[in-house]
Formats: sequence, structure tokens, C-alpha cells
Amino acid sequence: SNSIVKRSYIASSSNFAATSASCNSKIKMPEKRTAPAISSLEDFERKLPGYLNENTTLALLLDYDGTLAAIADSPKNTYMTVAMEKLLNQLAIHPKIFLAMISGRALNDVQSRVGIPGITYAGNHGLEIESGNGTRHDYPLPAKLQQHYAPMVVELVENVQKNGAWVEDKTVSLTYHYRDVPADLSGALKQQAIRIIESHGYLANQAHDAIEAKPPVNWHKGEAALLILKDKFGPNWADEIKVIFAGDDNTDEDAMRSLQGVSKSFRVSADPEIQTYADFRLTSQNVVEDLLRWIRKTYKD
Ligand SMILES: O=P(O)(O)OC[C@H]1O[C@H](O[C@H]2O[C@H](CO)[C@@H](O)[C@H](O)[C@H]2O)[C@H](O)[C@@H](O)[C@@H]1O
Repeated sequence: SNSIVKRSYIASSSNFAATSASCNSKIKMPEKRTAPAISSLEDFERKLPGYLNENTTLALLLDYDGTLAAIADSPKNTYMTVAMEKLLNQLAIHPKIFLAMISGRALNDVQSRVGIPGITYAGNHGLEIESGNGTRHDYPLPAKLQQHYAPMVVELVENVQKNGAWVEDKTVSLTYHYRDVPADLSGALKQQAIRIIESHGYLANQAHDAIEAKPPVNWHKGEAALLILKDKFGPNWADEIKVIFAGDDNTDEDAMRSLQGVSKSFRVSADPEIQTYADFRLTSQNVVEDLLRWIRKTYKD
């Protein structure tokens, strides 16, 4: 629908939740904790009996790096396994399944890597969204913040793009990659990058061997997920559909938090102690294939 394009950001449901909670101390805000582990296809069937039903529409929202594609030495070297690609393509065309990718990559980057036409993609942690019919939503960033973006890139490139570290410029947010920096240099470079990012008013968040520089606005993967669901299914989506979200990184926790209670969410992590808003932990990235197989078993052709 065109509403995704026309809508200006007014108040999000999580804003509303925060306001309500501050008025009523009895309402509990979600907290991170360790989550029960799932490590096989049988585990999904055992731990989530009856969650999926072929007569109920499923919205499947997925992160890309570390979830669909294993973490690689460079963002250019990632790929999905043949099995993952096949499963995704099968699920994408099922009439009862709505598929969306929500990634930290630039929108055109994640679109070309996943390569499935007609599905919804969100890039830059949800700052840019394109639905299956081509309508676009770009989060309106404050002008002052936008003015700081290009100088921030220049300053990072001039000062800390060295010793193997590099800046991935995604036009509205960036990633500072330091995976290839020798161990004795990486700590200082990383701290210098964080200082530069923060001096331009951006947030510096830890990612896999990288720092994500994100604008300090109340818009993230969680808000993007809520907007996508509302736009596709209307305001009562939570009563009408099932939702699954899977992701592996800190930025995915925003979606897990926003979707708590109205979805089943999965954090990909080998760490049994990891603190998460997700309902379950997937013990390795391979288990994401089992998640798709479990869905495929219910939603056959
Ligand atoms: O939200 P995602 O789809 O998970 O994207 C998050 C970031 O992923 C990419 O960086 C990460 O993956 C690379 C490839 O495996 C890896 O080399 C890097 O160390 C990771 O940080 C991507 O480059 C970023 O733009 C995304 O924000």
C-alpha cells in the first residue's frame, strides 16, 4: 500500500509502551535473560508444538549476516548455503507466508545478496524499507544529523582507515570494520573510531569485529518490523497472524524486544549465557536452516 510511503513518523507502539509504563509502575518492561536453546528440527517441534498452523498466515522476518549467511572475513564474501537458498525461495512464494529481510546492510546490498524478488527488504537497520510492490519508506533523519554524516565518514577514513581497518559507507549509517587489524593495534583504533563517531552525534554500537555508527533516533529494526507488519496486515496484525523473527546480533535485539509477546523470536548464538530478549536461542547458524525446515513442514505447497 502507499501508506508506507506517505506515513510520517508520529508515534510508534514502543514509544506508547514506554509512556504507558512510566504512568503505571505495575507494567513490566521486558528484560534480557538467557533463553532456552534449540539445536535441531525436532527441538522446534518439541518446544513449540502447535505454534504454526497452515491456515494462519505467517510473517517471517529475518536478519541476513550471521543468520542466513555465516559471518565471513569480509561483507563481500558472504553466501547462503544451497539448502538455505532453496528453503527461502520455497517459503517466499507460499501464499500464507509473508517474507521480509531486516538487515544492517544498505538496502540495495541486502536485496542483491538475498536476490528474491517481490519480498520486503529493510536496510540500514530499518532506516530504508522497500516493500514487495516497490513502495519505499525512508526514515526522515533530522537535517543536522544528516549534515554530520559525510564529515564523519571523511574523518574516519583519514584517521582510522588503516592497518586493515576500513569504513563501509552506507549513506545513512556506516560500519567501521577492524577484523583484519593486528591484535595489538585494534583496541586503540576502535576507541579512536568510537570517539570520532560520537563526536558527530552518532551512536557507536559493537557488532562482529566492527562498530556500527547509527543515528541517535528512535528507529531501529524493531520499529521497522512493527511498521512492516502494520503496513502489510493492518493495525490488528497481532491478533491475525503469527510472526517469527531470527537474528544474531545486538541490533537484532531491538526487534526481539519490540516483538516480545506478539511473536516467537530466535537469537542465533553459541553462547549459553547470552542475554537476550528472544524467546529461544539457536545454538548455531546451521539451526536457522532447521527453523526454515520446520516452517516448510507445516506450510507445504
Ligand atoms: O543486520 P545484518 O544483516 O546482520 O548486518 C549486520 C552487518 O553485517 C555486515 O558486517 C558483519 O558481517 C560481515 C560478513 O560476515 C563481517 O565481515 C563483519 O565483521 C560483520 O560485522 C555488514 O558489513 C554491515 O554493514 C552490517 O551492518
